[in-house]
Amino acid sequence: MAVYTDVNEAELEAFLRNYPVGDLLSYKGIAEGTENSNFLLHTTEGSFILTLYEKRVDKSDLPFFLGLMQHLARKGISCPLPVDGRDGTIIGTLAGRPAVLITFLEGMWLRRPQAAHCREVGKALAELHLAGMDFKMTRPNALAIAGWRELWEGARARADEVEKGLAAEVDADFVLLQKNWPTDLPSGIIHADLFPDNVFFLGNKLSGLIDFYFACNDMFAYDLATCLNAWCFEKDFAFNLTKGTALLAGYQSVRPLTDEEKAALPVLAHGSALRFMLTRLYDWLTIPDGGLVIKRDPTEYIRRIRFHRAITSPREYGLQ
Ligand SMILES: Nc1ncnc2c1ncn2[C@@H]1O[C@H](COP(=O)(O)OP(=O)(O)O)[C@@H](O)[C@H]1O
Ligand SMILES: N[C@@H](CCOP(=O)(O)O)C(=O)O
Repeated sequence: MAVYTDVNEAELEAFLRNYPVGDLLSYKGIAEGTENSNFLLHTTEGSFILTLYEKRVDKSDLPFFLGLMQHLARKGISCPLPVDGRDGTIIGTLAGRPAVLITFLEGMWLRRPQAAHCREVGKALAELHLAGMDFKMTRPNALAIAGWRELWEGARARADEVEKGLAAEVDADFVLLQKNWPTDLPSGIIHADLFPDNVFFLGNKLSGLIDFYFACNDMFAYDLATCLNAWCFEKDFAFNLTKGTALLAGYQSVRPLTDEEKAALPVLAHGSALRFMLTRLYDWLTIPDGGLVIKRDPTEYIRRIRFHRAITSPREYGLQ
């Protein structure tokens, strides 16, 4: 459930007076999502999403996230567009939180994506990478190796509660990844969390990308590796080669990978799986049960890490 902050009608109407969105007809909290409180609004001018930013989003990062959405939308990427306030600002305050209105995207996220959808996602990711190239603002990836270490320090002592032997496994991963992590691959703006719940489809056609709140500057191929993890494993943790082939082909139909990027794919996929395992593990161990935050299962990503450790060639992901 992702409505951490309640909003009453009177304060919402007062907030909306600053935006050219007409009169409020109805609003309701959206149960999905993890980080922020989201509401669906219907007004006399259409539908909008109201986001109240909660503790885990640093307010000083908001101009980057919102500026990026504006930039990408201008470049033809289908993503939400922040609505400008009449006073010239985008970010307002509602119920004591920074709050923003963004345009509503039609579509639904896919619970069971198929290879054809993976191809579409690969294409959309590459288009995003190209469109972000002339975005002027930058944001370092807070969840690069140094950030993983911090999470690990907070979770290591209790890691074996989740799976016996996990602490030793992850310690070994850090040594390996630190040694082999690439530093000079093509980089730019990445989405950094392009999971199925952040990609909308209308029928089989991709209709838009949402949730840019992990976006940052990092290696393009790292973003692609994150998608391999999020889109191409089955529920039984088997890697689906057909989906991997489709995702990579979709990406390369827009932005061909360099030889160096291809060679780095296994280490990037391994590192990305570790990153998501660590955020999940940290939440799993530190957030009390029964609270509002959805705790995602870290073991799903332990399985992926083990798969990547055993890879001997990037062709095993479906690279042609
Ligand atoms: N622009 C949008 N158009 C339509 N629905 C949206 C939009 N933005 C968010 N949503 C809805 O809100 C949910 C949570 O949004 P998301 O940005 O993923 O939240 P969080 O950052 O808290 O994870 C999405 O799954 C979707 O249902
Ligand atoms: N995709 C991450 C969690 C982030 O959640 P989101 O709702 O903000 O996309 C994971 O699966 O661990």
